[in-house]
Amino acid sequence: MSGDRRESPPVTAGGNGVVLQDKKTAPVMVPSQRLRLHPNKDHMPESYEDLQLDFSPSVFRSLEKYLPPNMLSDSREEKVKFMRDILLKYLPHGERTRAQKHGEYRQKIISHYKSIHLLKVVKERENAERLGLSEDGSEPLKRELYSMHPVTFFVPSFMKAINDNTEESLRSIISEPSPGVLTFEMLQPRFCELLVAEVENFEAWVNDTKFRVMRPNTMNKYGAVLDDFGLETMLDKLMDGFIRPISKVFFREVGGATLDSHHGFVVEYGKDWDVDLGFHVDDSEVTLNVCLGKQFSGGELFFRGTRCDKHVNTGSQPEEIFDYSHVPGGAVLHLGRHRHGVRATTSGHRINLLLWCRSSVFREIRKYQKDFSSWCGECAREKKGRQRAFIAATKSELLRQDGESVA
Ligand SMILES: O=C(O)CCC(=O)C(=O)O
Ligand SMILES: [Fe+2]
Repeated sequence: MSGDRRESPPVTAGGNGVVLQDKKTAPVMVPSQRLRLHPNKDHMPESYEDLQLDFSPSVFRSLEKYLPPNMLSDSREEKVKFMRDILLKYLPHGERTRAQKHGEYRQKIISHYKSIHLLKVVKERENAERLGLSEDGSEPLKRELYSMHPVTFFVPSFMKAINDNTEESLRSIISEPSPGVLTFEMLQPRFCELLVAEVENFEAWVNDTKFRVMRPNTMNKYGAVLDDFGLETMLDKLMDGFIRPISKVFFREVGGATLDSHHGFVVEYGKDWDVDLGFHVDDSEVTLNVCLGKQFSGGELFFRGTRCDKHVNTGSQPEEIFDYSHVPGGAVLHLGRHRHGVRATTSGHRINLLLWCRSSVFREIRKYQKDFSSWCGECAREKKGRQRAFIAATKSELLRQDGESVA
């Protein structure tokens, strides 16, 4: 799905993020009570990752256990058809058409880009052989980008913390230089290089074929949506296996344990790309932002506190003001509602991987629950203010009663 941000003011309908006004003042489904589906508990879901579908493979994986028992042994294609028909029925008409169109758009890119890309791989292999070079070039590894290979992707400290899977192990690699901004070392330099090379390859294909691609957001003129050219499955695994366990510990209040979909893309800044990025909030519960390189100066990420919709444009408290300079391979994890922006990249080329992680459960609950005091800085302050006022009023009432009883 597209990751457009809503512009504010005015708020553009249908977009997915919010651009905040200026730097100083700027700013699921709930189980039905009547119809309860019982999962087929012992059923092992199939993998849907190799299929090009208009819903994420993880949606099919998690729905499969609710299929009528007599369908569990049907072919994967039959199951997909059944689940897809139901999913499409429950999407409003406009969204259904949009989902279908986006599916077709993705399919077109993937089939064309893949064949050209693979041709290039074969050609380079042949060249390598002809020149007597070893096959240990980057191409085979580049294909490795399309499935999850933790040991080649992540630095050992990150791997160990995730494998140990305790709050203590996670805390041992994570710093929190400002409340709610988590930083840690994450990606191997080689993985960063390969992903950058793959994005460059994709951009060259876009340029050669003049294919009209959607950019990650309305705020970016450059950058590529990784989900649109085949990396969705790998990024799903990144979210499931690595970002959700961290979010479960650090961002429980926004459904960190139930992240179930994502928008994955790269952004590029420099003389020939975007220069900076305005102050905004993301359309995500939790955002992962990893610097892939290359060399650059400027481009600091600035944060200005977390806000709910109602308070998105209120001022910042001094303790909420925080600037961060990215280093290649280094990750920042924050709430999507943590207001932020990016300063101008003054020289070089800055490329970052972004994964906006969402929780359909949290989004559904948010419709009914209006108290954001646990995560909105302003709500928390108001609540504190109200508590203080209540305590003061109680005290004065007690004093008054005391006075009356004495009198
Ligand atoms: O480039 C960055 O570091 C941040 C980009 C960002 O905030 C976004 O794309 O939502
Ligand atoms: Fe952002």
